[in-house]
Amino acid sequence: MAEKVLEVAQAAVSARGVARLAISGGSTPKRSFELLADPEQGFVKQMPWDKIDLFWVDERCVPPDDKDSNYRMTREALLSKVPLPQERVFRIEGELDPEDAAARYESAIRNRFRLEGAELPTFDLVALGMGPDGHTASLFPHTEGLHELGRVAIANHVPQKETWRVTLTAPVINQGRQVVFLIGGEDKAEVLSQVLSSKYDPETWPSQLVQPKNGSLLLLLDRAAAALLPKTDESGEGHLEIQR
Ligand SMILES: O=C1O[C@H](COP(=O)(O)O)[C@@H](O)[C@H](O)[C@H]1O
Repeated sequence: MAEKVLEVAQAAVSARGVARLAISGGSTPKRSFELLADPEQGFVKQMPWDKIDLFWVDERCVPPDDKDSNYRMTREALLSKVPLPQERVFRIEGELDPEDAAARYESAIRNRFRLEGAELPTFDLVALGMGPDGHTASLFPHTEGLHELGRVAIANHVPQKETWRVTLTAPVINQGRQVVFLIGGEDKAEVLSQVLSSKYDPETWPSQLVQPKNGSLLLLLDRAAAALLPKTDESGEGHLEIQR
């Protein structure tokens, strides 16, 4: 994943002078962030930090210092260690009322991308995870947010978790140039197999909503997560790239 972030960032900066990345939280991407921040891996020197705008795909409705905050995980694993200018970090304010946080986040994105009217942003990279229930971003099964078509960011009530989340919407995810699922661990094997093989039913499997309009979709899987899939290579782990 760290390699993909570097590749996308460099290509976007060459093409447009800026790389706009939207990242996920949870536990899976933490290792990739640590690799990006590790001077011995070489990414710190190669990443065009001063030309990266960093956004989040979603956030839990907690303050930025809370142990569940996606921002906090990223700050600890990555942002505290790399020279990404603070003014280029666009966190979701999970400490606010969820509707206010979503409106402020949408407005920040609209301003930064200089969007007009109903235009949606095109992120260079949308890095997603997949929960064991098939959710991605904070688009959970049988929640209203699955149906949003017009807005960039929404507050999504998640009754099964008795909580609210703030999330980018499916149309924004699908507008991405490179959309990547990073999925690891044996607890993801069953859901991954269901998402890929079940008939289209995003109410049950929200991850099925992810179908980039013009961009590429890449699945980065470890061996445990890929265990129930037809083998994609001899090692049983690796890439499954769908070019569109
Ligand atoms: O709650 C969330 O879960 C998903 C999946 O997280 P993982 O730790 O199971 O990979 C994550 O993509 C999302 O950003 C996060 O808010």
